[in-house]
Amino acid sequence: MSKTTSGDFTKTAGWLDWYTGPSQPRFQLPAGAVDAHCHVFGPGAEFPYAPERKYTPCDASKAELFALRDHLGFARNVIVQATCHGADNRAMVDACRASGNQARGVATVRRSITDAQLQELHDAGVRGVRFNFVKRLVDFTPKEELMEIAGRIAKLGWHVVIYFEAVDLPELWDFFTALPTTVVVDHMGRPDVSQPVDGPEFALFLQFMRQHPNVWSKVSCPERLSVTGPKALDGEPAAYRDVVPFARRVVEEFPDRVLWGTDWPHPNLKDHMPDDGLLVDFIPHIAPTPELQRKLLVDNPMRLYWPEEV
Ligand SMILES: O=C(O)/C=C(\CC(=O)C(=O)O)C(=O)O
Repeated sequence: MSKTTSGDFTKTAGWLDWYTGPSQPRFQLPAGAVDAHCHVFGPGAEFPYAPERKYTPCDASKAELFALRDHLGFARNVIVQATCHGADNRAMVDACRASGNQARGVATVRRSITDAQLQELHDAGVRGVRFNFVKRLVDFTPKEELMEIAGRIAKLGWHVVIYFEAVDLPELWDFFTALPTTVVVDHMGRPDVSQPVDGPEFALFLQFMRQHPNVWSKVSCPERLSVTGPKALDGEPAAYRDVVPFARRVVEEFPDRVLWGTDWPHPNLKDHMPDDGLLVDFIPHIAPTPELQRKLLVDNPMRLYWPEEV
């Protein structure tokens, strides 16, 4: 049955709802594993979607996120503000507060935010801001405004999460490398995985990480990057094989600067909705040893989001 969008909202035409009844992963996550990239959507009746949004999703509540966390075997979540909520962080903050210290947040803020409001976000569990450069998702924000925000949040010990497409890295390079914080790249900067892993586009991304030790990467979203699959559906134990060489390269070269997340509820997928249990089974293909798995899923996210517990 199709999922609903509550309140005065209608889902974007063709919207794919998140997968109901995900399988039990075959891969057993290490104790204390963190799903370091996921979202909540609304519910729209309680937390309205932003007027400037580029899509209207089905609702995906904090209770549904926490149920998925428990089902898959994660201990914690990092909830990233989705663009459908603009700079209204209430749904994400509400989820962080309700998690009992088991969730941290990454917010979207404008330069008009006050220091008191930033402190309030911090108290709720926010530890970063997201700068989104994917043109289909957001309108342009001047870089000088973003740099001002980065300077302010640096004082709180937060980091900047950046989301961009691989073809835009050359143009954004100077801005990214001038950021004064830890910088976390979403989904490996969205490589075109039909190009060779040793080709010039991905080489530039690896160079970006190599030259800048403050840059981390999420090795997430194979379901978004894959061209030839196979899809994480129908019990497939080795999904998205075309993404594996890219993610594995990053994990093996930068084991202390990688994060992984489900990206539930998978906004804007057009082709299929993955079974999140099978998505977890992708992890040992990109992090083949227990040590790499522990760094990716526990040590690294804990250092970034719960340093006081490390
Ligand atoms: O969930 C993601 O990371 C990717 C997204 C959505 C997004 O970033 C957002 O709405 O904020 C995408 O590629 O459409």
